[in-house]
Amino acid sequence: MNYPLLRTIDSPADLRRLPRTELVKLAGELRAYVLDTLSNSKVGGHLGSNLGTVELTVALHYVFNTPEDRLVWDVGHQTYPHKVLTGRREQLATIRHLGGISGFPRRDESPFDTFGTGHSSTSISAAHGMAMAAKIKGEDRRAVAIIGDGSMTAGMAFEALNNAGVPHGGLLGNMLVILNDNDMSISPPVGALNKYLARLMSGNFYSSAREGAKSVLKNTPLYEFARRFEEHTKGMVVPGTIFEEFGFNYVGPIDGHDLDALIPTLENLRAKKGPQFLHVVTKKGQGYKLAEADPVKYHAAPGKFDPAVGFVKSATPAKTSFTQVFGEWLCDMAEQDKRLVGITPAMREGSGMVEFHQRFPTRYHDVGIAEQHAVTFAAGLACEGLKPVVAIYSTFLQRAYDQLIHDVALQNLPVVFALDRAGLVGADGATHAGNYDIAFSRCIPNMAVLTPADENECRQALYTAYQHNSPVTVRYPRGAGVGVAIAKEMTALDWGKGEVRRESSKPHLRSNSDSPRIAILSFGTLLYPALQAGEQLDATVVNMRFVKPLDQALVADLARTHDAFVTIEDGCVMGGAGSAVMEAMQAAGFDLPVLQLGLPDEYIEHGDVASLMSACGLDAAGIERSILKRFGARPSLVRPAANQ
Ligand SMILES: Cc1ncc(C[n+]2csc(CCOP(=O)(O)OP(=O)(O)O)c2C)c(N)n1
Ligand SMILES: CC(=O)[C@@H](O)[C@H](O)COP(=O)(O)O
Ligand SMILES: [Mg+2]
Repeated sequence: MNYPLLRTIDSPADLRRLPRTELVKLAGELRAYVLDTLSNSKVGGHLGSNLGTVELTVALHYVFNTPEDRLVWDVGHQTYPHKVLTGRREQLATIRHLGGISGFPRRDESPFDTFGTGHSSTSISAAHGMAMAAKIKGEDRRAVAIIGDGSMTAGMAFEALNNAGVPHGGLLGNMLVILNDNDMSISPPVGALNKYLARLMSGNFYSSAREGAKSVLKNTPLYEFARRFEEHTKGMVVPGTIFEEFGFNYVGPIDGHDLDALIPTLENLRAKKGPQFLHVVTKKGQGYKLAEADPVKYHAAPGKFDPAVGFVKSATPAKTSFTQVFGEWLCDMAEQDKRLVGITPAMREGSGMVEFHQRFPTRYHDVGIAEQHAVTFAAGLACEGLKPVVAIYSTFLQRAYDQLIHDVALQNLPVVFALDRAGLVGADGATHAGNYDIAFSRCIPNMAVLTPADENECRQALYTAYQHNSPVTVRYPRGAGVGVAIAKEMTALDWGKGEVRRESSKPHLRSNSDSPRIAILSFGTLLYPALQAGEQLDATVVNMRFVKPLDQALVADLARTHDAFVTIEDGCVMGGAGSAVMEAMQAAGFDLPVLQLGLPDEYIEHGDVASLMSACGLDAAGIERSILKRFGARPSLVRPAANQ
């Protein structure tokens, strides 16, 4: 297909020049183009949500004066059609690839990407800020937040509604919230809000409430008042929708695939002042039968596939992923211990909890996109003697930092945090990278931090954490490890103990050898490239396993017997595991040179993990290079000058 109409659209200005009658055709081409591009992509991307927002995107850019009017897309995983219509049509093929465009909106990518996203439920706050800024600056423009029903479940979305629906400082922003209700999150949606939205969609709730109220008022002076000021009274006299109670003018639900409904409704809403709310109903995967039938599977496409047959998500992939290790451990542990409760903030599939959900439905809790609640909910369960395991991506635990400290750690409650997607995650890029959890969790009193090196150690580390009577994080990366055999038996690791995996045959420099005797202290899965580098350099290599409690005795022992240390971790260097080693050495009075390897103090873009790790010098060759550069010759053992 050569997309004759789509090829003429290089910006929304081109779109607005089209007669309205052409828009349906354009939407058809846009949908086909997204599907065609993603099915030919090596990297894949978020498919279902993008197919579902085609008409909405066309209508928004048609009606609103973008980028002067601000569109803020929640999560941003549904912005592929938006990217195509805003000058990035040809670049769509590079989406999520190394050096290509991002899978999420980025302010530095386009003026049409008004707000960077990736994590959910931020759009109403940001759009409210933009609308308020326009008021303060006296500018006449609109801000629009487009948020999905899944993302709407987060507390933050309601904090924003609560703030945006009433004037403050005498000012009320001109903003529109569009609830894109496809009755799906990544997994099927959960919670009371979902049930409420279903009732709104059934159409009976609002109309019967309104009719009921009218008949009650019929012969009273209030009836005429109510009739003439119906909009006002539906919030005041009859029970309005929850969104009206927040101060928004609620319109909908309308069909989000019907341009003849969308365009006039958006035109009306654009003309209105103050907080507006439009409820649109869409279908995840719209227009692609396979995705419509299985929106969970088609949330994201894994790479190239034939649209005619779809893709297969292999039940038995070549290598066991860390996520699978966790999922199997969870089921095994749950079988042994009835107190175990598994919690996920809306990431059942990604966290490997599908089987646990099937086998232990009463002990499985998907709390929606509500990381803060997930953590404090776990704290409550732990108070009552249950054993909560919170399965959460490292990046999403950032949302619940205060809950981690204040609700869990301060009360020393035994909650296990299974931190998936630790370190770089690849195609999702900087928003989803789990680079900070070591640094932010090790500074919390009572917390323990475990960094298993491979699949088997991950299983054993989870078991160890589960036996511990205080909060613990066990972190592991996206995808598979080196492929070691996984023992069915669960054996607790020696608490706070590392293990020497390779011993250098070099003598001490202090005993006048030619090159320094180096100890590489590795935290997590980088142990394996570290072992390769250690082999080349004849260095000692240690699998530290625990960032906290750190094996101080082992560190002291190594410091006495080596000339230099190298620390390695797949987390940020700043404040990370290497810093923990430095602190321990300082406290114990050792003055050894230390090279800290890990992720630099910058955001790492999307790309395949192997290339990114190599660019960060964290593959075997890079580790070797860095060590040689720093310690290859005797003089480099001297500390570099402060300004070097
Ligand atoms: C804070 C946060 N938690 C979890 C996620 C993972 N996540 C991305 S999209 C998504 C589902 C969002 O559902 P919805 O907003 O309804 O959009 P849809 O996928 O249905 O289009 C989830 C859970 C995230 N991006 N951010
Ligand atoms: C948009 C979003 O946050 C998720 O869909 C995320 O991309 C999932 O990542 P994984 O593929 O690592 O589960
Ligand atoms: Mg949804």
